[in-house]
Amino acid sequence: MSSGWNGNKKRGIGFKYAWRGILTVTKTERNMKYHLIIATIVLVCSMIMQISRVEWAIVLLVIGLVLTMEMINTSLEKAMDHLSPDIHPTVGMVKDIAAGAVLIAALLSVIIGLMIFIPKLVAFF
Ligand SMILES: Nc1ncnc2c1ncn2[C@@H]1O[C@H](COP(=O)(O)OP(=O)(O)OP(=O)(O)O)[C@@H](O)[C@H]1O
Repeated sequence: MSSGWNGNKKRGIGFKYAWRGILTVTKTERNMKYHLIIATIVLVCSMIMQISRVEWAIVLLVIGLVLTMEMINTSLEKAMDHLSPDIHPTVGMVKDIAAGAVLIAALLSVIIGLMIFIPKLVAFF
């Protein structure tokens, strides 16, 4: 039986739901908006400074990592709020760990960004 959401998924329409998830996080999460604004600035700088192919790969990987972490963090927050709306230490711990994962990815992206762009800025001035 291939009807309902499961049937649609089997026919390859799962992509539609994935896109809906991306749009939901972008519209509802302030942090995701900040990540996207910073990612856009980094992409524009990368084009202006004509970074190498390898540097492009690293920049895209790091941007993808941060956006992915933010989406997983949001997903966990929503799941925890739904499953356990009350205050609970375990819920707090799960949310803290997920937020920590985003922080690690964001700090890593700042370090890599500095490693790629500072030498180019120094050479420019
Ligand atoms: N139900 C809960 N029980 C215990 N602690 C909680 C609970 N909900 C939130 N917290 C604590 O508050 C922090 C912030 O949680 P919240 O759900 O408000 O995330 P947020 O600040 O909206 O995160 P983001 O900015 O990524 O959306 C958590 O990391 C956790 O320490």
